Amino acid sequence: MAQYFEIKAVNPGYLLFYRMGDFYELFFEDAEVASAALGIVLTKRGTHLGQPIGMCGVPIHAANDYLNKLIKLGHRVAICEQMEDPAEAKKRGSKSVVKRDVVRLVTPGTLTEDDHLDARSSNYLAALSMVRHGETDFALAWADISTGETFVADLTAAELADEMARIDPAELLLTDATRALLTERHLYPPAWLPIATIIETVDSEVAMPLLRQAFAADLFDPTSLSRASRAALGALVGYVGESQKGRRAPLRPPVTEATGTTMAIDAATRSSLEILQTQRGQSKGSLRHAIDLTVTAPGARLLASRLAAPLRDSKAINRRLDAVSRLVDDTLLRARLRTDLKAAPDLARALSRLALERGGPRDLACAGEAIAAALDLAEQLGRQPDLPENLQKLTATLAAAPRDLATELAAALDDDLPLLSRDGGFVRPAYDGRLDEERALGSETRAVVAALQARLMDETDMRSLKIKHNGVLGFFVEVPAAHGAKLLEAPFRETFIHRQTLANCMRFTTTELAELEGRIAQAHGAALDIELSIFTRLREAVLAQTLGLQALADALAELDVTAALAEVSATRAYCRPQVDDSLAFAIMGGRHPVVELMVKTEGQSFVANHADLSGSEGEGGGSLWLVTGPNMGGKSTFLRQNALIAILAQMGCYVPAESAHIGVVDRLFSRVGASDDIAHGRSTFMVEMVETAAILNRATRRSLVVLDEIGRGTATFDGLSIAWAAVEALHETTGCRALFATHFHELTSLAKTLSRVSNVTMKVREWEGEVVFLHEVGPGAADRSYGIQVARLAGLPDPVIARAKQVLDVLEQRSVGTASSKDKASVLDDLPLFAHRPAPAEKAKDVVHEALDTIRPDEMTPREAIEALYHLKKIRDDARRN
Ligand SMILES: Nc1ncnc2c1ncn2[C@@H]1O[C@H](COP(=O)(O)OP(=O)(O)OP(=O)(O)O)[C@@H](O)[C@H]1O
Repeated sequence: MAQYFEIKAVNPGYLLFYRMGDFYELFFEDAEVASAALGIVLTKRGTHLGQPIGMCGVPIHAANDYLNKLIKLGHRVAICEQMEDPAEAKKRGSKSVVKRDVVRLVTPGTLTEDDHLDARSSNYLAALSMVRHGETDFALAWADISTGETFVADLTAAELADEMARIDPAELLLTDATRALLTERHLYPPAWLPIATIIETVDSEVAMPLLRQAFAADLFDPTSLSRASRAALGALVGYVGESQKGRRAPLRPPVTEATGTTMAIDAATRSSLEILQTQRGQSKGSLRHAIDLTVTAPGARLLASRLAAPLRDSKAINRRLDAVSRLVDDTLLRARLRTDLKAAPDLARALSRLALERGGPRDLACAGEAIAAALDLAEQLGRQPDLPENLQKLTATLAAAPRDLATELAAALDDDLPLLSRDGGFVRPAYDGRLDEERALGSETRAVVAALQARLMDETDMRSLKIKHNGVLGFFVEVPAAHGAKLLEAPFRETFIHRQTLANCMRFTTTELAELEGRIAQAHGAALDIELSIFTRLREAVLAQTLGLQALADALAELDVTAALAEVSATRAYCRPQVDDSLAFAIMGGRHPVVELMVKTEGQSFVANHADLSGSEGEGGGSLWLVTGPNMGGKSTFLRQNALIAILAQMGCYVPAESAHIGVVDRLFSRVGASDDIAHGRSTFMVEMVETAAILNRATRRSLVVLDEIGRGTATFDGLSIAWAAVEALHETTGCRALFATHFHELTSLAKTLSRVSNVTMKVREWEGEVVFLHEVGPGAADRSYGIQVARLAGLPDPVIARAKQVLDVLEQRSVGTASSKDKASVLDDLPLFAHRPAPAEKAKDVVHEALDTIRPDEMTPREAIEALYHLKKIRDDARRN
């Protein structure tokens, strides 16, 4: 156990997968944790300090699945391999221990295998640094080591949370000091807890040699970065190097992200707009799910990162729109490109695996296929006249794909490829003369075995004699038990050497068979050696072109995204938005990209609505629309659709509208409903106020603000006053473009005093006492709330509805002109009592219990668990509210 303790001591915080023969074994506490997490048997083996040692194991062939499960549950694993053949160790003495060492640390941010990764999502590892010199500067570095993409950005404390929400890393490295400071300043959100890995140092001086080693000097100069950025990047590179134990991850020269190039969208806005996932954490129902028509996994990853970071530079946005527009107009070209793109595999991830010595023959083939696809696509595009700038650049990158390498790979690799190079069988016949010779020898010996079997049959006069092979005995002669005795006697016993007696048969070997065995093994070994050397040569040839191939992978992903956005735009009647640097926001006939699809599947049509929040510097900024209307009338949908249209336009996509003119939005804020923040002990109202404060403090004239029912979480007059003051501040101080939905009808009088405030309402019609939602936005303010009608639709028991109507009638009739609560109280005192007891209400569905039934605590990661808790609380709150 001494070796185990030594290795365990240098890898604290990791479950140690300790290789013993065909198993990875876990001991002590690790065994208890893993057996509980994986549902495998916990056994005992020997004792330590008088106590039995707990042990559990996973077989090598299934280790990946178990590893995957552990990582998903938030554990970190150190893989410890045998570094020599046990036979070698025996040579040093019968008691000597096989050499072992940790070859890799597996953590959520350092995954490279396909089985562990979602093909259509990036998997970022991020490192945060903090430098103090009077001010506190922060920097964030992040990389996806499965593709090599690397980024770094200098940030202020206030920008940190937004940037983290955009990147959404699987793991965040930071020091304890940084964590403590951020916690103290309330800048450490609960979402970071499950992904944080505390590291000892993040230091710009320590970083320098690491950075020089990781990136080629001609491609990247670390001194060009700030101290904070160097420190963050150094910590990242150091952690990646440590986790890969000497193998060099193919990190690309870091892209320095200047803040201010992308639309700032904070975590609450991302969540409320359901950009990449719904508030319940699902992909279905999100904006990304609705518009992702990419045909490759790298395309899907790029689409997600573009959606997460719409641009601010109108020129860059229009260049993207030009490219999309070209493919919208040319249906045939778009269809052809999309068909060819389907043949392009995930090159970036294959390259990363090859560089980390985890790649196999299929990864090599992947490089060849990607090159071939790129050349086909370049040819298609090359024939087109008047390509816009972005498509021209893509075509040039695709056309530069190394054709020779693809030809070589296609010639060398067989059609049907094994996953691993280990056992050979992947080089195409006729590629290498020597390999063909060794293989022929192998198959010839099979013929020799057949001939030998025939001869031995004749010599022994036994028709049932067979030559067989198994892993234990190698080649052997097998005869039925009844004939075995004959071979044990003269003259046969000279030739046949007894090896085994089973119930039905006896097994023998002969000198000739042993020699033959040697020859076959030799031929197989020689063939395997040749195949492995071919693999190494091809791998080096591919890796020598890493930079060019990574650029090729980028170009393929970008073409996929461009064609996919064109497909969405063309098939769903989206229009090209006019994007410029004005303060316009005029959406004619706008639709919600996700709700529209949902409504359509239900066989209904979506009602398009206009929104015009345009303004100008001269007028004091953009306009603010106050949206009133009943619950279920479509307010939230209208609000969100305009925010989503801004995102789509600025990521370079057409938008669901008849026409759209958008002056670039620098920050987008959306608060549609708020939830409690249990981790910080803040109530719904407190969260709402903190978020409103963030908007009022951070929104600029260029921002787009979408607010739904601010102030609803408190007493009516308090809520109304806060909402009133917020509208005034947005109009007078910020001057941003804003949509403000409210149930406080009193607010609508602001339109009389504030020049850029307009009232709109969601239209409804009453028909035979029922309310019909038209989902149409029209000028004016709602005259009433239709709350009781909506309550009836929601299934409130009839007696309660009837009683509510009575109360409302009395209140409406008698309270005209009465403002004080004392008067209202006397009105209520006069209400007639129920003439009869209300019918017992149907037992209400207990939604919280139902949701609890669907939860499987043992299958959840800590992160999923905290999300589930939030979800439960939300259901409970919703249920109380309704
Ligand atoms: N423009 C539209 N066309 C067709 N259906 C719509 C439209 N807008 C909304 N709907 C439908 O109405 C439902 C309710 O809309 P929404 O949630 O926006 O209402 P709301 O006024 O915000 O209600 P609440 O105040 O209760 O949140 C949507 O789920 C959708 O099915």
